[in-house]
Amino acid sequence: MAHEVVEGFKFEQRHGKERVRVARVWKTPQGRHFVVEWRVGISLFSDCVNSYLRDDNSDIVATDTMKNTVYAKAKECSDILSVEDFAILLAKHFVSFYQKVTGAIVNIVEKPWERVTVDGQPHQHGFKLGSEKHTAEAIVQKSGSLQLTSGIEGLSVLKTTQASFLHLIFADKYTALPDTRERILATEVTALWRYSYESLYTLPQKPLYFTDKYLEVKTVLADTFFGPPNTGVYSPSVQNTLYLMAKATLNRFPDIAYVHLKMPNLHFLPVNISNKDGPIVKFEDDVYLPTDEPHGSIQASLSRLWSKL
Ligand SMILES: O=c1[nH]c(=O)c2[nH]c(=O)[nH]c2[nH]1
Repeated sequence: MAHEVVEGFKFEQRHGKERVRVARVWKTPQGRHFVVEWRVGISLFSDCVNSYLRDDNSDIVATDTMKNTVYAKAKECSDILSVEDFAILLAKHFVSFYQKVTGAIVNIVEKPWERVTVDGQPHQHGFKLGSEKHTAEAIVQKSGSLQLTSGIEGLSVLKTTQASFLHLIFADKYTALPDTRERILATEVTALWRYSYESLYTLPQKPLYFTDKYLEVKTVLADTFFGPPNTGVYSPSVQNTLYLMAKATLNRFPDIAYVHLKMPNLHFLPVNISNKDGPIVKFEDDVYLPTDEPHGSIQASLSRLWSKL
């Protein structure tokens, strides 16, 4: 964030509106409906230092106006568009419409409404809430430069075998964990990936390009986590699985320059219960105590060495 000198101090500021909720419906003449629900956050960089220093708000874009703009622009979108394209469209509006606005950050979380199937047929206008969420963030400067990041929040995945955690060579007097040859591997993936498009003028023009990409990235992440349907894939650690998922994403998508994965290790503890007469429950890779507190915390990012990032 750029700073300026104000009354002998270094000063940085931005202002915006958070959690603006909007839903948009599109209806085809054939009666097929499409719906999105977005939670929008906006942050503007602008020359409005006067409002901080004195009784002068003449340079301010009111945050109420930003909120209204979300609805006005949603109304103007006559065709369904990706959450990325809406974030870009909004950010672009703020930097071009307001002379004093030098940069805009727009982030959006999309609620996963999915079309339902009734009697084996996709419903024309019925939707149910899915689980993981699609996120997007567009950072746009007045010059037209762009930083576009997409993500997944809350992708919960679990496998019941082909996971171990061995060879803890750092075993010290505080280490109690034995080598685990068989375990449940469960996590809730948060993924972020940055596209290599760095200007508003070099973006792919194909409608729903970024929606398709989101679905493909999700598939690559999940397929790498699970492996082939019958045999699966061996995981020696969350770390290794995370790395393979990140690498598969960069290898598969040339226009993704950076990927960050956060994968908490949601432990499933073996259950062994005994009383004075002996075992009540003896763990045989079958009965577990699922926990999420405490959980392992593993995150990493991967980017191309030769990218401009
Ligand atoms: O996949 C794992 N990574 C770790 O770093 C770790 N630490 C631990 O106790 N169990 C596990 N499992």
